[in-house]
Amino acid sequence: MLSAETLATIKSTAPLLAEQGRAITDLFYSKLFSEHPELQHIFNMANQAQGEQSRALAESVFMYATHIDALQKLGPMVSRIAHKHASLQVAPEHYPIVGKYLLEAIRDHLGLEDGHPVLGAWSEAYAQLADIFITTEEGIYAANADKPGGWRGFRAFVIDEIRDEAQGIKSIYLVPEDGQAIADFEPGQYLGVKVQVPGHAYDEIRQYSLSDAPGKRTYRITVKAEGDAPAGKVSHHLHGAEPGDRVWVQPPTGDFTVEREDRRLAFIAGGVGITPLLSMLHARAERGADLSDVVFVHCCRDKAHHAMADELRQLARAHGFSYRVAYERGEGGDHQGYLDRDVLTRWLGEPDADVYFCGPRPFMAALNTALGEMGYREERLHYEVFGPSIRLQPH
Ligand SMILES: NC(=O)C1=CN([C@@H]2O[C@H](COP(=O)(O)OP(=O)(O)OC[C@H]3O[C@@H](n4cnc5c(N)ncnc54)[C@H](O)[C@@H]3O)[C@@H](O)[C@H]2O)C=CC1
Repeated sequence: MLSAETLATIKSTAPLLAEQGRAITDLFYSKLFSEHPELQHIFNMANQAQGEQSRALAESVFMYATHIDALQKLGPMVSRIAHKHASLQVAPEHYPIVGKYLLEAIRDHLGLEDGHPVLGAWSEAYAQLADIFITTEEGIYAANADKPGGWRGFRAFVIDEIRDEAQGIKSIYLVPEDGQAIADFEPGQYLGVKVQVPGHAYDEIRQYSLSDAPGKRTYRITVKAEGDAPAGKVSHHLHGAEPGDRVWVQPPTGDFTVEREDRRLAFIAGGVGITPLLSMLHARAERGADLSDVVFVHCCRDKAHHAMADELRQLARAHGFSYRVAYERGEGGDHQGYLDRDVLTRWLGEPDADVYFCGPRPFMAALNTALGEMGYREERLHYEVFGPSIRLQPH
């Protein structure tokens, strides 16, 4: 338990963190990586280069300071980050290292003397936060190890099959090298996939959502070759891989899953953000759930980028749900251009569905705003931001 004095000190620094958190976390990362370059494999260096990791960390630290006297409010944030950490095999021994450089960054950025009460309070508060994460992450590791077919740490898998899904998008089917069973997962979860990219000193890990239902012999991930290196280092590597090639895989993690089975569901995907939503849909279809009131929307650049079209058409025919496609440009689709309130109202009907959406950030931000204006309450909107966890602006 933190003392009343420590709580007050931490809360009093929250406004400062909101204002200067980015500068502090930038300093933190530069200190951390110069002393511990081996930790780079835990961080996606492309996100690092774009400053997203710093922004996400600053936001998390600010949230922690704000809610330090009501920790239950941090539950969703802790869960989201702990699942991401588990996909990267973050371990208890990483926390003291991170804590050391975070405190040094606070000290140096704010120009505080060693022994300043603000540093003492943050040292205690960080230890408390680290305990919360270590306990939550151990819970995820243990649950994954205990499942039938489960495991702990990175397990060797080989690529069983690769299928082209659209321009620049491939599905990759993975089987464990040991030939044993694989763990089930919650649709919407992702795998941490580690590869050794030739010419790079450290292994790279990325998260890829599982795109099929659980209960299969293989895990299917669907990967878009993202931009150029470094952003797309791993995805390009996977696109160049061949059946038989080995990758290392963490058990499925992630908390973007369907929360309520008793509500009408709408899924809205942007580009390759279709993957977790397709898994949710497949799982329901295979379970024999009634999908007749489900709406599945896929927004794509154009016909050439329209992934898994046949798979979805077949599913829609077999299960009678509504499958709508919006092309940003070019011929075809049920709508041309971005989604707007008119087309969303036409396709989704009354704002009483639980909406699950996933795609590029500007797409999710625009959708979050539009759905809010249409009367959807915040608890009806479920989304996953890939990369460092960042909250969309609440409406
Ligand atoms: N589980 C997850 O959270 C996953 C997340 N993703 C994310 O999804 C992203 C998808 O990327 P791409 O396939 O490259 O998408 P993209 O760049 O091809 O865009 C897909 C569609 O989103 C819509 N869109 C884009 N910008 C918009 C805006 N400003 N307003 C409204 N609509 C807009 C357009 O219809 C566009 O065709 C990835 O970058 C990744 O971050 C991908 C896979 C899984």
